[in-house]
Amino acid sequence: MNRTAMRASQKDFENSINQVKLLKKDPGNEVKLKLYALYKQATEGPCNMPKPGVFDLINKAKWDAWNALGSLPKEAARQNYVDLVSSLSPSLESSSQVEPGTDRKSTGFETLVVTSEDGITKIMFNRPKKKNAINTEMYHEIMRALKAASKDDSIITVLTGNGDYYSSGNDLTNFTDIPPGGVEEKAKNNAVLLREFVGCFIDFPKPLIAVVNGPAVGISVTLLGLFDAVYASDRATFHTPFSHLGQSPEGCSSYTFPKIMSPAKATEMLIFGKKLTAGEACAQGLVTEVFPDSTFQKEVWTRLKAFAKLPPNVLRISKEVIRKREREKLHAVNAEECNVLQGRWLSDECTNAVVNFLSRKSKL
Ligand SMILES: CCCCC/C=C/C(=O)SCCNC(=O)CCNC(=O)[C@H](O)C(C)(C)COP(=O)(O)OP(=O)(O)OC[C@H]1O[C@@H](n2cnc3c(N)ncnc32)[C@H](O)[C@@H]1OP(=O)(O)O
Repeated sequence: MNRTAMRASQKDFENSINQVKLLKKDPGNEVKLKLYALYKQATEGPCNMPKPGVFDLINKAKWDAWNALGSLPKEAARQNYVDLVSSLSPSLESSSQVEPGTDRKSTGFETLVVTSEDGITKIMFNRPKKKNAINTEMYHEIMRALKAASKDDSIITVLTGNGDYYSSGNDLTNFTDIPPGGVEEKAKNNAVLLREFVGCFIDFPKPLIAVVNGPAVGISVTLLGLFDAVYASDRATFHTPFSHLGQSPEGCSSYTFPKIMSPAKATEMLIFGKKLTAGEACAQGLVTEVFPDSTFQKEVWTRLKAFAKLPPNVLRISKEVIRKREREKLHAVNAEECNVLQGRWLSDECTNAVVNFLSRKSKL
């Protein structure tokens, strides 16, 4: 075939641009970067932007991808773009299908499944393919779900995870979409978000129970100190690798963990990143009870349904009696932890750890 005949027309190119907008299934960062680079090359020619700073992760990755195309002619870039989009067609076709157990919404939430039955509101993290990592949207949705649960007619509220993980903690890609104000603004926004998020757990008025179905990491562990009961499968592990990430403790754990488990045991977890088994976490008081994974769901939900039959007012009143002595202190601790973290997020230690994870040079 004659090469000119193979070249994509401007119309083909525009159609492909529109098709990309219809993609509902995320094609992944690598493909998105290729699409970005080919689009820029096809419309503007070789990379003409100043190189972004090393901490500006997203713009740096975009710049690298575009710059890597060198002097590729605009027509060739246009053709490559059209070819790449057409290779994504299976994900276009399947984009309208909701697969069970994936990151699709089922109850008005994109990242959670929230149900209310038998006096129990269940908030289930629902990004199993990402090990239920908590992205910015999920932080907001959890707060929305907690606020709704505090006012609905349920007696107790349960947090749990869909899939093999309870949660792998903060989604590390949260650090990559840098706003116009740069990394300082990003760190400030994250600190504001974190403070509000943890505040919702401090102030939650009904009994709050964690059903820890599998491994828990980072903020999904530290928050457990603010729950009223924590039931864990014997498959669960509890890991706070903050130092490995150049980060400091949050979720009020700098206050709750030493109280719950002794200062020395808290140090092993929060500073040295020791991962606990469910049995160890139970022995140290972080977990209320551990169940064999084979009977975990049945045993725990039977127990929770019995709790939900208790007189509702006294549950709230008793929780308030326990929490009110600590509330002011917890808010002060939360504010201080967020302040310290805001600084850590700007450190080389943290930036390098996040870059290493995102470029898959390291894992926990
Ligand atoms: C804004 C408020 C900030 C609050 C401060 C909070 C701090 C924290 O929570 S610190 C803890 C952060 N979490 C981590 O460092 C965990 C990082 N993840 C891992 O080390 C591993 O993914 C793993 C040990 C959790 C699981 O390993 P493995 O079983 O080998 O599975 P994969 O690594 O292949 O994971 C599947 C898929 O999920 C993505 N993913 C998992 N966890 C995270 C995460 N925390 N952030 C972003 N992405 C995560 C992982 O990248 C894989 O994605 P694909 O490659 O696209 O399949």
